[in-house]
Amino acid sequence: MQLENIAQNKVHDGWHKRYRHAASSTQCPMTFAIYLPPQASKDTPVPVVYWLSGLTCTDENFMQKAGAFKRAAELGIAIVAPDTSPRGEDVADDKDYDLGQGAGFYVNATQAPWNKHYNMYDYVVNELPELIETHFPVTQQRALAGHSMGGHGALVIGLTASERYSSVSAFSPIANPIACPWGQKAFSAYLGGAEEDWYQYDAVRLLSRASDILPMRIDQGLSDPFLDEQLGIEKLERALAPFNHKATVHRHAGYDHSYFFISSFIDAHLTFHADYFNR
Ligand SMILES: N[C@@H](CCC(=O)N[C@@H](CSC=O)C(=O)NCC(=O)O)C(=O)O
Repeated sequence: MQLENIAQNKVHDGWHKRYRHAASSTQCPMTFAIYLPPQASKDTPVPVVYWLSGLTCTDENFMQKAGAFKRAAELGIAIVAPDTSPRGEDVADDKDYDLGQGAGFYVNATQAPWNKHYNMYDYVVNELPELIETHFPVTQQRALAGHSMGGHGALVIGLTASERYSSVSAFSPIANPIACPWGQKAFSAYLGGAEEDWYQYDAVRLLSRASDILPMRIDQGLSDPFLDEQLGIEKLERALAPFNHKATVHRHAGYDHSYFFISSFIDAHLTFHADYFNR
């Protein structure tokens, strides 16, 4: 598969690089960014944290705003940030920021017109890691992290494809999308009107049927304007209760939903994932 390098920047002795490639799961060109720490070489491949971004984001928001490179370089961890949806003139879209391009919700859509390109679950779980592991000096050790819609993606993928990852973390995740406006709007469009078809993409629902989970870390700002209506953090904490030896929820007074919050705690998330890579 052809990878087109579209940007590169040296940072903290490693490299941030952006690539475009033709993706079979989404049937369109996709863009992703990768940070390769200074340790990464053919002789010393490094593990990878996959970062899943939130609504309206591309591969660039996290890389430019999270301030993750210094700690990733110290720990010898690569970070891969995919786009949040398929994109292009031929790709279905919506006028609202919370549906269509920039709002893929990490599902495989079943409903027209979305089902032609919106297969972000397959892209993130299968196609992208295969590409990364073929073209870059990385191991098959993988972790998931994400924010808001991407926190939802990280939790759901960590619960449904757990054998592929060693740990999961999320900032301000949409934890119970079947019960909030963002999730209900997206799932009705992408998956249709039958609520049973949504359950496979709802972290709280998946946890209610789980017998074991990956190690998880969740961080939530208490001045987040989306906390009450969209995120469902209390329901998530209740659903995690049977697994409280494996999952921690950290609440932070004064922090909002933005990358200011993410940049304040990203080091702790990377350190958390490094701990499980090293076991
Ligand atoms: N109305 C806002 C909503 C967009 C927003 O807040 N996006 C967040 C993720 S929200 C859940 O997935 C985000 O990460 N934005 C990008 C950023 O760089 O901050 C709007 O349209 O701005």
